[in-house]
Amino acid sequence: MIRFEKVTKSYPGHPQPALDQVSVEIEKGEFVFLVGSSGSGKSTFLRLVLREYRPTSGRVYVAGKEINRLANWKVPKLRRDIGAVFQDFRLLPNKTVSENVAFAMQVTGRSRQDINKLVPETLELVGLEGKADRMPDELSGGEQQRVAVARAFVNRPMILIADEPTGNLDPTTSVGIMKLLDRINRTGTTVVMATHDAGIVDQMRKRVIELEHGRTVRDQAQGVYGTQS
Ligand SMILES: Nc1ncnc2c1ncn2[C@@H]1O[C@H](COP(=O)(O)OP(=O)(O)OP(=O)(O)O)[C@@H](O)[C@H]1O
Repeated sequence: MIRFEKVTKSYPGHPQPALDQVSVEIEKGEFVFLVGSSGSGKSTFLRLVLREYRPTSGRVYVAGKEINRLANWKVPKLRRDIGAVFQDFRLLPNKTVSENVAFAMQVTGRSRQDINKLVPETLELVGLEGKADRMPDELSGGEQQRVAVARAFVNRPMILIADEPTGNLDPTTSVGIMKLLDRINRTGTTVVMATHDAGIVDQMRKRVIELEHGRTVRDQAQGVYGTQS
């Protein structure tokens, strides 16, 4: 589903590449944690999957297509197939919960009928039935992140990218979000999540890919956050 072939990404003005010759393959339906200290290249990895950046060298494939070679007009379709959730939720502050979720469908040109059916269904899936008409600032952090997950999942993407989705949440709320991501993964969606949350990684026992200075230093099935010393 996602394949990196010797991917290097350098940012202008930085001699050290953010990703350095990374080769990784993630199969359809996998759940993968990306771990590594701050600056190790996790967000860069995720942004390359979204084609927010292009690799300096090497190739990134998503669903069999080399996305660097994708025509610009095909990029919106790629992004439709990939849902994304971030640490800071990124909701539209002056739209209600259901409008935030509906918006992700409107921009992809979905019919009013589909929107009317799928938005409430997805809000129920994330446990927000009854909060459809609230504004984001009337919700707790955990609820806001649930809205963001609903928005990322409402188009039923092949891949869900999550960049520190529990970074702003307390441990109990984080567990709730993880249960949700696990449920989404069980529907067949490939999930790739960057995190610093050792407790969650150790509890979930999924594949763990560790980056250090832009290189993969560990790729472990049913892994833990850090190698025991
Ligand atoms: N837009 C950018 N321009 C220049 N340098 C960048 C940019 N984004 C990231 N970098 C650099 O690339 C390296 C990798 O950063 P990246 O954000 O991918 O790491 P990360 O593992 O996600 O870190 P964190 O855990 O702090 O989010 C860092 O040295 C960072 O300073």
